[in-house]
Amino acid sequence: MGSYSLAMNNNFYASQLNERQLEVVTDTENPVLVLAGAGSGKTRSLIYRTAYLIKEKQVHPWNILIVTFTNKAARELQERLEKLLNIPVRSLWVGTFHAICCRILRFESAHLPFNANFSIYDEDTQKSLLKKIYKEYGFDKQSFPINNILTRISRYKNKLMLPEDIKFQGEDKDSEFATFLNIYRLYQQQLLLNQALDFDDILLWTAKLLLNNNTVREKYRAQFQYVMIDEYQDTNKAQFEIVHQIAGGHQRVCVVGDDDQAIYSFRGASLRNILEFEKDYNSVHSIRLEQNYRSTGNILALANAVIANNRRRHSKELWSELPVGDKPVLAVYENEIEEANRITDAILKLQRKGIPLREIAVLYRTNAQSRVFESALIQAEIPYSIVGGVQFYQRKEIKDLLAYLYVLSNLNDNESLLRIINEPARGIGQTSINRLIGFANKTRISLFSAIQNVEAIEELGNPAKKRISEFCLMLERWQQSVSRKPALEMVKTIVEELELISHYQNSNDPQDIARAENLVEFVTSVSEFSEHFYQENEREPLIADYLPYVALQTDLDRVKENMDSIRLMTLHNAKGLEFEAVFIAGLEDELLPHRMCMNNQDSIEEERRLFYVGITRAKNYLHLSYTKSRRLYDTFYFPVPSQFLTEVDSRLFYHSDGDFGIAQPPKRIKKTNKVITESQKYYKIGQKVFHPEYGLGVILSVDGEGEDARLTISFGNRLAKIIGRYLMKNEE
Ligand SMILES: Nc1ncnc2c1ncn2[C@@H]1O[C@H](COP(=O)(O)OP(=O)(O)OP(=O)(O)O)[C@@H](O)[C@H]1O
Ligand SMILES: [Mg+2]
Repeated sequence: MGSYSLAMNNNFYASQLNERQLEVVTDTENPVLVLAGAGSGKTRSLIYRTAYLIKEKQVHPWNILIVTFTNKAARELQERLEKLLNIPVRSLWVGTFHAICCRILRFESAHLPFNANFSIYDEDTQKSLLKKIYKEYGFDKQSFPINNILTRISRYKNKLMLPEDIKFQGEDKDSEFATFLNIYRLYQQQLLLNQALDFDDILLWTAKLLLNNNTVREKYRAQFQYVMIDEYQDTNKAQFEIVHQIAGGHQRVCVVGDDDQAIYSFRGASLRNILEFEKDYNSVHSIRLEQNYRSTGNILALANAVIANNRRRHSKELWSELPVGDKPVLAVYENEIEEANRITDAILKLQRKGIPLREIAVLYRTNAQSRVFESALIQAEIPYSIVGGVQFYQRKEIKDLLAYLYVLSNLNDNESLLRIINEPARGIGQTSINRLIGFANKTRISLFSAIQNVEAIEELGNPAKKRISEFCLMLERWQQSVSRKPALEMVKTIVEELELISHYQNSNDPQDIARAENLVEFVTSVSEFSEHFYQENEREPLIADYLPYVALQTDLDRVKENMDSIRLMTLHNAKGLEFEAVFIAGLEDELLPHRMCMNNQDSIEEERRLFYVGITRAKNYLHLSYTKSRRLYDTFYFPVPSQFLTEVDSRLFYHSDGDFGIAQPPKRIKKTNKVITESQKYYKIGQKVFHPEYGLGVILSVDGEGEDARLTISFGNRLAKIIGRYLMKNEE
């Protein structure tokens, strides 16, 4: 590593930062808390602080840990830092909590009940694991809905509680809670059998390791001399503990965040961490930033007015030296189609003014709202990228291929093995598979060992044995090279030998053609990863290097920065980003605030923060809209403008009925049938409902009463069975 002795002129920092920001950058030896509003330069200060540590304080990048909220933010931070320093900074530890923890767990696997090549299970795999447990032990899906169980398990894990940590006194063995605990225990056993972790485990095991193992803790305390966390307001207990175990000793920690932008409480994040930081660390240097460098005055005025309605907050007012600029436009449209078309027109106008498409974002509350925008943009031939929509890595063909990689790197991964045993079809039927599972369970070996010993399974006929051992030979052959062959070559070998792409390409089904294209795109992405990895590590990555990376990728990370396309995303996904122009659509009660969040003051405040996050993404142009009617299933309903619009002074907006004229300020329309009353908790056929994931839907059948009712709901063109209580909760 070269020397960083070439100090920058101190004036350099002063020319790039205001005085308060300069304090954040230069007070490197004390705990620093930056609790400050949107666009006030928190992230920027972290970048300069890192540069300052490396250049002026000669801290080795290896001794610095920076945690960001997304993988993309981590990459950007690294790039901006390298530009500032004019040298590559490879050994810096920068990433999301999950990425950093994965790295630690792989290094420290000797202290853990799983090996370094553990698999990472996503929600789908978690569910199929639970389903199997239910089947084997006879748990009732109706009384213990899988989604509900997963949420409860996740809550416990975020609080660092494994089944054995949960105190369980004096309760009936058959009680609901006892059964839950039993499921949790079996689930956790199964994960370990598969040598697999779910997402919460990644944090939980790291936190527990640091808490319980002095040697490991001291090692990371010694390495991470300087610790910095962005978006600290959205951390949970496990994340708090990880930071505290590492930084609690030397106390050289700087956290930045904004209590007004806390939007992940449904995932277990707690404002407690940022609000109590001064108690958790000694003589904290607390710095407030109030100058906003992002948005023009009129946009900021609206942001301030909106968030002022929250009662539970640290009051802060943002101000800006930027010109007042245009007032935020508030438009009302006939329906969602008109909304999408008129917004598309406005986008074309902005484009003609010279604003690049990637500087324009359309934000909405639920993923389901993207569809109409997509059609409108396609018609207008405007390229767009959906950020965090349908997950690329969740597609069937990609997950199948990934399952091959998981099996090759972790032979204990039964779930992945089951996924590929007859995929692509090789004539191994369900009966044979069940016999294999039975044999593995009986003899207490992994499924892979069962396959290796297929000759010993009497229940299997000869043709089945033959097919299974062919499959086994193929895996063994690949497995021999997996620890030597570069990831890219390995992936290409599998794709080519299985003829995956040509298999899909030769079909007439457009969906298969798309699958072939996705596989090509997948190989491309492995090749990109390999190039990047090579630059950083000066060697080719193996599958074991690639898997932890890909498991933590989201579609947030796949958008190509330079691609000139409109960005479509939910408000949640917009956190930390900024754009020249921002459209927020569907500002209606029951969409924002979301129906699930309207019956409780705390969740209304969280929804208001979400709106605040959206507004404060805009630099120069902000366009808000709501509609008079919205189609749901086959009927129209008539939404009410969002309470967040009506509770602020209507003079803050430029009222438009689209592009022309000035419309009436929104009036509160008398609510009919919209308040959630006790009687409405009882569901009726034809009733319109919202689900955080699927969006708007209509009830087609009701089985049971109240919260426990089992509902069949049509969400546009797909049907789902959902228990009533999931419509009342906010789980995105
Ligand atoms: N002192 C400054 N001089 C010039 N530009 C600045 C300054 N401080 C911040 N900026 C710019 O203002 C914008 C917002 O900064 P940044 O993204 O760091 O804010 P933030 O507080 O992290 O916002 P958020 O709360 O939305 O994450 C960026 O474009 C940044 O480069
Ligand atoms: Mg930021």
